[in-house]
Amino acid sequence: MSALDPVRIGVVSISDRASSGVYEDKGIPALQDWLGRAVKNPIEWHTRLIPDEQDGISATLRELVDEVHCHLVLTTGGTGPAPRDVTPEATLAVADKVMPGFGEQMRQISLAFVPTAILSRQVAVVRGQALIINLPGQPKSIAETLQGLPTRTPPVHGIFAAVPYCVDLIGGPYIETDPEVCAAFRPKSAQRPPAGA
Ligand SMILES: Nc1ncnc2c1ncn2[C@@H]1O[C@H](COP(=O)(O)OP(=O)(O)OP(=O)(O)O)[C@@H](O)[C@H]1O
Ligand SMILES: Nc1nc2c(c(=O)[nH]1)N[C@H]1C(S)=C(S)[C@@H](COP(=O)(O)O)O[C@H]1N2
Repeated sequence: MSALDPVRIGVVSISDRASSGVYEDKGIPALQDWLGRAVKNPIEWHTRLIPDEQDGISATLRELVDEVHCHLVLTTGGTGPAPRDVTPEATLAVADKVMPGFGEQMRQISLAFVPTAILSRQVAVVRGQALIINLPGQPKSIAETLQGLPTRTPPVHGIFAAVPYCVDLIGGPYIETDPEVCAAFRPKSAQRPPAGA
């Protein structure tokens, strides 16, 4: 049995076309693939595939945090400037605290991949004891923004490195990561010996 705390993760794919069956959703599998490789804790998944409707997105986020008690919720899609892109508004509507550094850093990272990085209005917020993070809709953008390009000179740090300590600070489980995928950063005073050591 793992000595690591279980972590409840909500993954929400927001796409009119994927949710209505026009194309197959690749957002949820891409999120589960990357997080499953990065996070060493046992994960309890809660997945949702929904259209770009602001009230429905906010309701899904509230449900995942307030009723399911997710520690972390990642969304993909609906962050751009198009009329139906409303994920940031829906996320800000459920915020207790806005965490601007995540959006700023993700746009910066994404510039290493696409010149259109600045078109994403993605945000991150804290609601209760959960961290909610928006990612763009392109499935490849999930690994790009979470992982960055750590082996490049100079390295481009992905945002997930800061997620475990943020979850500590809001009262969630102690998340350990696989450093081969993403090395979590915590101040020395907040570090625990690795589970099983
Ligand atoms: N959930 C998804 N599954 C698979 N591919 C996706 C998904 N979301 C976006 N994409 C791909 O990324 C491209 C850019 O995303 P775009 O911003 O147009 O979609 P969206 O606003 O997230 O979804 P939609 O327009 O269906 O509501 C899409 O044309 C599609 O190829
Ligand atoms: N890392 C990364 N960021 C990215 C992209 C990408 O392919 N990779 N696509 C950009 C594009 S083209 C758009 S329009 C915006 C918003 O995408 P969304 O509306 O699908 O969320 O994200 C941007 N950020």
